[in-house]
Amino acid sequence: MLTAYGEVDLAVNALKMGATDFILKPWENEKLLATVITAAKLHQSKKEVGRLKDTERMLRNELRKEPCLIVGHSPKLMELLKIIRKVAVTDANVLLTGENGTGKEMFARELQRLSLRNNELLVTVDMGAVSETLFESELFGHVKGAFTDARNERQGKFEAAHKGTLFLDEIGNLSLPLQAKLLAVLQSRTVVRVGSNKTTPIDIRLVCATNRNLEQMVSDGMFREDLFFRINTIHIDIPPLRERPEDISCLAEFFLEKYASRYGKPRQLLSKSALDKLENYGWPGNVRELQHTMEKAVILSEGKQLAPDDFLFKPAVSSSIFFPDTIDEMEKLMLEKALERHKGNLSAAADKLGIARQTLYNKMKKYNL
Ligand SMILES: Nc1ncnc2c1ncn2[C@@H]1O[C@H](COP(=O)(O)OP(=O)(O)OP(=O)(O)O)[C@@H](O)[C@H]1O
Repeated sequence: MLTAYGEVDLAVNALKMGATDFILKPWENEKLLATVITAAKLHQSKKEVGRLKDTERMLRNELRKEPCLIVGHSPKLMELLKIIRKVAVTDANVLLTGENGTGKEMFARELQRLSLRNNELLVTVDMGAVSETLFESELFGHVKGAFTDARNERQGKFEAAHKGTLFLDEIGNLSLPLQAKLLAVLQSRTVVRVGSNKTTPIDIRLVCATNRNLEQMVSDGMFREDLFFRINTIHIDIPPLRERPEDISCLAEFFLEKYASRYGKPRQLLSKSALDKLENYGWPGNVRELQHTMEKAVILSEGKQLAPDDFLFKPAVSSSIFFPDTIDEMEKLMLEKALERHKGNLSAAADKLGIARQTLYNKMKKYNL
């Protein structure tokens, strides 16, 4: 603050508003120069402190997450891990697809762990949770005063991931205007903080994930084709748990062990009939649902051995929200459920329904299943 009025109120106000010094006219050149240099240095170090604070916050978040251990031995999982190992050491952009709870985030972490960037951060952004208005400031950062709440300069996730990996989760939830903004940054490999005109180069490895069918979204005009090609150098599709039932028993044992030790309970055994029940269930929520099921069983059950009754599955969402009005609707629902349970095996489904295989087949035609 440079002024001819040396009033205390004015000085206090100026300092409150962020002035580093208060200089009265007439000034001495040498002193003025020293003050300006000090102010510039102070500004630089404040910026650096801000950047370090952001990085520290992200590191803390990372540390809070448990290290991931990929459990399973199914041929499909083994194949997946082989591809992950090959791809991880390259800088290729990776798109991970799969239903909810299949392990997309876990595989993104594995890609980072096995990459040449593993000394740097993996920065995760849940695209579904970022609002339209905050998108740019979250991803690209902002300068002080760029908008009402921007009290301090802040780096965005792109800059935080510099030299490391940026994981964009739920990429299919991004609106078309935001897709354009993201594409521009990926093409130029530079970001501009909101309110600034300075471009900052960024060096990131990009991993994206979605449970949606992006190809279909491209055909429907809901996802930009150019963005799809850019994020999709390598596409890894993680199969749902019901398509790799060989993983269920080891995952179940793994979670039993984990939660027994977390809740200080004796390690229980899994009876053969209980395991059968787990292996024959469709797991619409995939590994996450299995994990929660085992956690609940560890907390609630008392015996040394877990029995089928220790596992109560939630009814499928479709049957809880859709209540059939007619006998036909009810029949169709039962057929769908039986086919889902038996993974499309007609003989097994017909057997369970108590009808002949041919009858089931005729009914499937009738209901267009
Ligand atoms: N093979 C596995 N071994 C051990 N834990 C697993 C495995 N697969 C998934 N998990 C665990 O299941 C939970 C869900 O996995 P994750 O969050 O990676 O799934 P996701 O596909 O990203 O889910 P969403 O699409 O809902 O975000 C996590 O706690 C994860 O650690």
